[in-house]
Amino acid sequence: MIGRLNHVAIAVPDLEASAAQYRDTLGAQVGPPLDQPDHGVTVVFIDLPNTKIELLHPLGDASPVAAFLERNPSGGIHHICYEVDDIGAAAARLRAGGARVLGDGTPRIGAHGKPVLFLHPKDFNGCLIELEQI
Ligand SMILES: CC[C@H](C(=O)O)C(=O)SCCNC(=O)CCNC(=O)[C@H](O)C(C)(C)COP(=O)(O)OP(=O)(O)OC[C@H]1O[C@@H](n2cnc3c(N)ncnc32)[C@H](O)[C@@H]1OP(=O)(O)O
Ligand SMILES: [Co+2]
Repeated sequence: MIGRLNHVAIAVPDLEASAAQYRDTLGAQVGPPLDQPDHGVTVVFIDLPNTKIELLHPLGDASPVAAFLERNPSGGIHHICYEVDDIGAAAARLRAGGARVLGDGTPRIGAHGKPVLFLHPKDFNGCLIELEQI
């Protein structure tokens, strides 16, 4: 069911500084900051040969990333995103297996313009999982 690793997301307290570190210190291909108000984040994508890094910073008052940064003030790995062919079928299979699909369970459009869902970290060894339909 899950396919390629689409991205690894890192929540950061200072988006500009982290983007500069990946660009200048790590020599990576760093994209522009993109506001994603529907998700309560500003994201910066970093293209790697085999996947992407998504830098995340809270946007607005109800950001799901704000609580994470309160717990982890210097930032940290926030989630990993796997690709799936059919996000509806994947969600149904996961629910049938007892996993919690977050939100109201309806896929939302993510940063790549594709439907995404999130799975509760406590059901997956403390790892927040995002599924993106490709
Ligand atoms: C533009 C979209 C973009 C894309 O790629 O397309 C994105 O990726 S948007 C990313 C931001 N959106 C989300 O993260 C949506 C899903 N997240 C949530 O619904 C919440 O953040 C949730 C439910 C995962 C956590 O909520 P909250 O921070 O309020 O914490 P809780 O008290 O409910 O936490 C319960 C328990 O889980 C631990 N926790 C929380 N967040 C994470 C995490 N990212 N990774 C691992 N563990 C996490 C938290 O510490 C609690 O553990 P406990 O042992 O009970 O203290
Ligand atoms: Co993501």
